[in-house]
Amino acid sequence: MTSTRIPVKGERPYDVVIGTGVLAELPGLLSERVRTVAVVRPAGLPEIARPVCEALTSAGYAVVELPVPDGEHAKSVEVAAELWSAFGRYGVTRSDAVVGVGGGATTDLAGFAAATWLRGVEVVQVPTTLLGMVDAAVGGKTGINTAEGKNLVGAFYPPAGVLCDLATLASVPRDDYVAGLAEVIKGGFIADPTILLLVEDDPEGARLPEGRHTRALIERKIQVKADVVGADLRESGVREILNYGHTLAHAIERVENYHMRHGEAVAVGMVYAAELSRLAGHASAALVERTRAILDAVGLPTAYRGDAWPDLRDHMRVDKKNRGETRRFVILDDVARVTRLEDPPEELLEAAFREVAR
Ligand SMILES: NC(=O)c1ccc[n+]([C@@H]2O[C@H](COP(=O)([O-])OP(=O)(O)OC[C@H]3O[C@@H](n4cnc5c(N)ncnc54)[C@H](O)[C@@H]3O)[C@@H](O)[C@H]2O)c1
Ligand SMILES: O=C(O)C(=O)C[C@@H](O)[C@H](O)[C@H](O)COP(=O)(O)O
Ligand SMILES: [Zn+2]
Repeated sequence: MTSTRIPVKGERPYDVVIGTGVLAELPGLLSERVRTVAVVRPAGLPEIARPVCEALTSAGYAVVELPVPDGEHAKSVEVAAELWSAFGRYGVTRSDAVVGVGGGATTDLAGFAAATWLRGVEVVQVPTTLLGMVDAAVGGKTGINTAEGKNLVGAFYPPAGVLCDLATLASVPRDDYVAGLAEVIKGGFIADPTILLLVEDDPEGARLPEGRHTRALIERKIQVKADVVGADLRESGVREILNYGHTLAHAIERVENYHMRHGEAVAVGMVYAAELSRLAGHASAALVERTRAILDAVGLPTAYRGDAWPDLRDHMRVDKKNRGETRRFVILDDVARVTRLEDPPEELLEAAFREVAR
């Protein structure tokens, strides 16, 4: 199958290229002036970066490979500082570029380091997980965690391009792949009901990179993200819909010390958001049941430890959607009808949690 290009509009437009064996298209995503490319990749996965480095070297770039800790361990100020030092040592200038290769954690870090080095050098993202392709690498949200919570330091910094080589998905561990499905399913609930129909039609296939509907699911979710971030890069309005399920999800990740996958936390967070939507009088019980059923069908979690509520409640207070004393939640009226809930009473927040507690 040939490659697909999904344009992302905005003040700095770019393309997301999707296909199998499309690495030859990488140099075309870099600006002509680029000479040195710093490739940021997980330390334990040299094999996923090798073809990327080879493609760049044969196209004439000077390539430096910068291994960083695996997964969420990469998203710290210490690791960002190591990258800044390496960029300095290897002479990464404003006419050079960073390429992030790996899952969403790696591309979030690479994007943040690129956004802050010399106040911004070009970055191209090469996501190698499902979640990275359909969500993290697209849209320009970059960031790291702090002791207080998830992604609390970062920048809105669009990449110059995103290259999704579907061949890389073959080696992604099954649980990491399935975690990425949570963000695909989120796209269905907030904007594209066909995504839900495709997953419901073949939930077993949805769990596989070679599934019948996999390519369609990936392209449709990327289209959802492209449409939203193209209209509102800095999350001053519509972009908030992409945060559906994330208020509780980020609190769970923090409570778990980031030992739970982001996508798994988002799955629980979406059940919570659906229950909140229902209890606030916005969504039907059928929508909540559909949420549970589709997540169950692909093997994602739909419940969380009941005794964690006091900690979760405290962590939700630092959510980025809050404005001063006003707490804000993204909820649904129905599929593809998203709204906001402002300052719900504490009892409502707890009652919704009781519905997901085990
Ligand atoms: N910036 C955004 O808009 C945005 C959106 C969604 C999620 N995120 C962030 O993305 C992160 C989650 O991303 P993720 O689910 O990709 O997790 P991850 O980056 O931790 O990757 C999951 C695991 O897969 C490994 N891996 C990556 N590619 C592989 C491959 N091709 N073969 C084998 N193993 C591979 C990784 O090293 C890691 O161990 C979270 O930090 C989340 O906050 C950001
Ligand atoms: O792109 C967005 O906007 C999102 O909210 C997408 C989320 O899936 C993603 O996890 C994002 O990193 C969360 O952003 P945050 O601002 O809540 O940290
Ligand atoms: Zn997310």
